[in-house]
Amino acid sequence: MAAAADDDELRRRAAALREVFGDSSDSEADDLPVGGAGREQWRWEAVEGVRGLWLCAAFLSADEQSRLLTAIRREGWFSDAHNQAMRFGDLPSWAVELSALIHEAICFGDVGVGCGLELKNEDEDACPLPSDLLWRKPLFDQMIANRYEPGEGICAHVDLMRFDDGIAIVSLESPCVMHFSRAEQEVPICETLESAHAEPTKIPVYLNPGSLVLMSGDARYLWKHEINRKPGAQQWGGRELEQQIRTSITLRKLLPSPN
Ligand SMILES: O=C(O)CCC(=O)C(=O)O
Ligand SMILES: [Fe+2]
Repeated sequence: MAAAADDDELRRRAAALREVFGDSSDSEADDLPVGGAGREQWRWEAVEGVRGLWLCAAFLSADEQSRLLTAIRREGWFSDAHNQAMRFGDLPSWAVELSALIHEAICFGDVGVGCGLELKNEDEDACPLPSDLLWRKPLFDQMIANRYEPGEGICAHVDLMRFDDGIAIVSLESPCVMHFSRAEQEVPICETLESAHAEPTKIPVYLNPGSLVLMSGDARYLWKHEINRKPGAQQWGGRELEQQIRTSITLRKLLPSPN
């Protein structure tokens, strides 16, 4: 009985996987990862200035993005005025496969140098996710899907403490700029007057469709993140980004409840 149930589960997962990320068995390169994007495209960049913040810009191919969007649309979450859906515990099979692909990208992606940081292999910060988080089971068991109309974003926040360290955000559709700012900016007394009028430092990160962001350690606990899509606020490369609908999938791990 248990073996039959396991077989069913495996078949169900394989079908979901083919539907969302394609069938690697039809491809010429059978040794490519399940996602089919090709490991060579997975390149991790450490965001300078925010420890624990990593970006994999080419995480999903254009085809994978459209399959993922189709799977999200099929859930029917965003009909009516709804723009957010949350799942706890059992995630949809496509989100389980997305988590597996994130794990694979962390394990097999290239960790870049030349992004302003000198990274060495032995440096514990040279991995996009610390190994205790990378190997926890499950990697993620909570998901939020957000759909933003042009002009809509999310205000500066640190994710709730009920979630463990190690948070992933996959971006789809419209690109945007996410800003990171220190959660508490310690100002020495002698500088208080001078800095009273100073703008807090904000570090911009460009999130193209198909990109994956990972936040752990300082990036998760000591920095706030926000997306301000008010007119004029989405500047990148000296010009304002054209806004369309943006969809994002945030994956996190719930901490055990205290009682
Ligand atoms: O939509 C995004 O990219 C970010 C979402 C987010 O920060 C959150 O749901 O906590
Ligand atoms: Fe967040």
